Amino acid sequence: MKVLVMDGVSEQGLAPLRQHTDIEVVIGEKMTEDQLVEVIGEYDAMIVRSATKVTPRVVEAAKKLKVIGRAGVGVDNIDRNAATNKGIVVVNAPDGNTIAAAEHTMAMMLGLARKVPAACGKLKNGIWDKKAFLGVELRGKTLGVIGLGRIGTAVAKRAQAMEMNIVAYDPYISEDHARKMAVEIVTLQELFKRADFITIHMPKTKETYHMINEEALELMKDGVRIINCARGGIVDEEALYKFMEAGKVAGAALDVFETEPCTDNPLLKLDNFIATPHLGASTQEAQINVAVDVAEEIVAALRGDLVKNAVNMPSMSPKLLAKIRPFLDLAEKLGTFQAQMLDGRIEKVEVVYSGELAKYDVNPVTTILLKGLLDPILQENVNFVNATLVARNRGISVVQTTKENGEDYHNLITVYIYTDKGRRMLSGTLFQGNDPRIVNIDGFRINAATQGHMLVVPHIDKPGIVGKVGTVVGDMAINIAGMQVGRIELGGKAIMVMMVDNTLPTNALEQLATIDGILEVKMVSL
Ligand SMILES: NC(=O)C1=CN([C@@H]2O[C@H](COP(=O)(O)OP(=O)(O)OC[C@H]3O[C@@H](n4cnc5c(N)ncnc54)[C@H](O)[C@@H]3O)[C@@H](O)[C@H]2O)C=CC1
Ligand SMILES: O=C(O)C(=O)COP(=O)(O)O
Repeated sequence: MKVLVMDGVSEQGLAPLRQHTDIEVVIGEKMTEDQLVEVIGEYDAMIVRSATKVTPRVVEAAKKLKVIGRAGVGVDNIDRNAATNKGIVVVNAPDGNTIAAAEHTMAMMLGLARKVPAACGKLKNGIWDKKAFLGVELRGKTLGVIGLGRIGTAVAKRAQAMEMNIVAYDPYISEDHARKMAVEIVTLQELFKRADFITIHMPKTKETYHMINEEALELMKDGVRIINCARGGIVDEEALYKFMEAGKVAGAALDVFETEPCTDNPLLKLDNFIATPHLGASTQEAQINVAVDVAEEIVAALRGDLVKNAVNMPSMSPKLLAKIRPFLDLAEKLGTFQAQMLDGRIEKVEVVYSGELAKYDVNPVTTILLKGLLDPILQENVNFVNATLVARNRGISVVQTTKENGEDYHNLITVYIYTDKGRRMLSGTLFQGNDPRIVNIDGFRINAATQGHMLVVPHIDKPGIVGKVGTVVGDMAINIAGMQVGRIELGGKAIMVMMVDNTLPTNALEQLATIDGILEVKMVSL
């Protein structure tokens, strides 16, 4: 397998990849989109930082690519939709550069407060100018943190050590987190009005694009100082320039720009403006951390194992994974079983989790069930990454419910598939936590292992049917390994599940369907 490593990812951090003799690591030079399109077809995985743009054209040209790794946090340079559509996992390394980015933010803040870069520049030009560089102290000032995630939190903690008061705006974090941090959560408008320093730590999204625009700058305190070490485009650079020129903004420090590399921006001419070339994550420590993290994820993805930090499929902490792992295999089998039982176009999939399992986040279990269901039916490759999207794109509604009351089982997964021709139901459980079993088909209780070939025959409960089916199977020289019959009432509908050593040919299935009393004949292979 070949892994393309771009953007100067730390060599030291690639050790987890280099340990594997079946993985060839190719260090790529800077490439244009066309060049990347030309070579990407031969790679199974690629690793990037922020410079390489993984565009829809690049994804389209990727023939074998299974995983794209981002040695860092922001994945805005990777077209996630294109990757998801193609079933390519996108993983990042969200923890390794938090401190680096937070410390860079502190450097920017202190640099702005004491005008360090301008003073240094002047002195290097031979001018000892003490008067021009009167600064301000951080102590007692209010810092407005926009985005109180990993980096925002680390910045808040460091700023508290400088005796600053912290207010924060982040609509997605819990009050509890803010309370524990002794951070006051405020509205965005209030933050703009109260903060002496404003620092941004959120992703660039449709919602955050140009969040710092003329209207926002208007609301801010005179003499405000602004820092952006998150993403270019969150600050409207033209508006910032205008408000800095007018003297309303006393200073600004940007590590990230709307267009990068950025070398001819008018902001760069302003003395009270500090710029760094996207250096937030550029420490020796952070670069090793993120490279190791992403390399481990790439190995897991190439081996077909579950990854921890996928940004385009349900995420799973190691703790959750340990709890639900045994159910993933069962759920996939239930989906595959149903795929072979269905008639008609799928309209709705309903999955009911009951018992112990209902206490956990079961989204990944539903996703894998959808994979099992849709992959055999559809032409396209359906995997854990794109299964939910494929269902949505096909207008299949997916409903997931949990019931802590476990019926007769400690754990039970029941899947109902609604098609334009009717409804099918299937339940499975894990006996003793590790023995996967199918325990109900369309309301009939049975007990079947989730492997091998099964002839599933709904029929009317009357003498002779089992014998006739056995004869047809025997005539085909196919061995019967076992059999179960489930019925609800004597003489009513029943179901026969016959375990066979080989699949029956179509003509044998057709012959079985003509037997009086047989309602349907389905061959299921797991
Ligand atoms: N300059 C650099 O080299 C680096 C930049 N970054 C960037 O820093 C940013 C933050 O990274 P982390 O703290 O690790 O991410 P994170 O995911 O831990 O935190 C982001 C926070 O932003 C919040 N958020 C999302 N939308 C928001 C909105 N509309 N308004 C307010 N808050 C919102 C989220 O709730 C979350 O708490 C990312 O954009 C990342 O790409 C990260 C590392 C280095
Ligand atoms: O991790 C992030 O989001 C970063 O912005 C770091 O970017 P880089 O890997 O230094 O190009």
